[in-house]
Amino acid sequence: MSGAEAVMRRDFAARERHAPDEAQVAALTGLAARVRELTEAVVHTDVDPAEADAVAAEIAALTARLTAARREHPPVAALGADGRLRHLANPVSGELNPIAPPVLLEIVPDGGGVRAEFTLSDVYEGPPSFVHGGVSALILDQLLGAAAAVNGTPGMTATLELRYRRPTPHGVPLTAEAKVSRVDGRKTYVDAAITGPDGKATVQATAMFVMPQG
Ligand SMILES: CCCCCCCCCCCCCC(=O)SCCNC(=O)CCNC(=O)[C@H](O)C(C)(C)COP(=O)(O)OP(=O)(O)OC[C@H]1O[C@@H](n2cnc3c(N)ncnc32)[C@H](O)[C@@H]1OP(=O)(O)O
Repeated sequence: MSGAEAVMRRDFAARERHAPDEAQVAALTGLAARVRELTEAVVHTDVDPAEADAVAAEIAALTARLTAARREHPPVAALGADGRLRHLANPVSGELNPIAPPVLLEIVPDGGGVRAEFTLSDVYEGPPSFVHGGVSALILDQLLGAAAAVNGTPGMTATLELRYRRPTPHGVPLTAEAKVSRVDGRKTYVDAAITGPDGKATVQATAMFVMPQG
């Protein structure tokens, strides 16, 4: 077993013991949603420096209240009612993670991979009016990895190739889909794309996932 694999196994085992129950998940999901609104407000606010300082002091007090009961690690995953793994703190799909939009994935039946419908606010803006290319890459990596996992052939992202065909707009409904194209031993090849409201792909991606040895 490699050193990296040993670390991952140890961490996963430790974090599973701290899986939050459904009532806590529901409350923390609401908390994360309010923090997303806060982030949006911070990015757009035009308050004067004194008001910004006052709000910062109140937020520091709220942070201290949350830190009073602090987990050693974020929760990694929990089993949903449908028996599927939910990545609660994942930076793309995690409903408990305020930096996640969140992009919630659904499994497409009959081996169709995974898909998601989502809207990105201008908090994720790169070029004016458009989504940051790194954010698109983050979202696609998640979908590609989930498609590999749902196929029963999960792995670590070994390669990720992106083609930015046209700018991805924010503030409008987007669709992303990913599907396994080929499995070769420990390697799984997956294709994905983000599509705009006009039905045209804005970003296309191909990736190879490798299941670590052992
Ligand atoms: C509803 C949804 C459910 C959700 C479920 C979960 C969703 C989760 C979504 C999460 C999504 C986010 C996911 C993330 O963020 S994963 C985080 C980002 N990725 C990493 O950090 C990966 C770091 N790298 C590694 O850990 C190792 O290098 C890996 C595991 C990749 C391979 O180390 P290992 O020691 O095992 O490999 P090997 O040397 O025996 O080689 C094996 C074969 O592979 C070929 N090879 C290897 N690397 C490369 C490369 N870079 N390009 C081309 N080829 C490569 C190699 O030539 C050989 O081929 P062959 O000679 O046999 O032909």
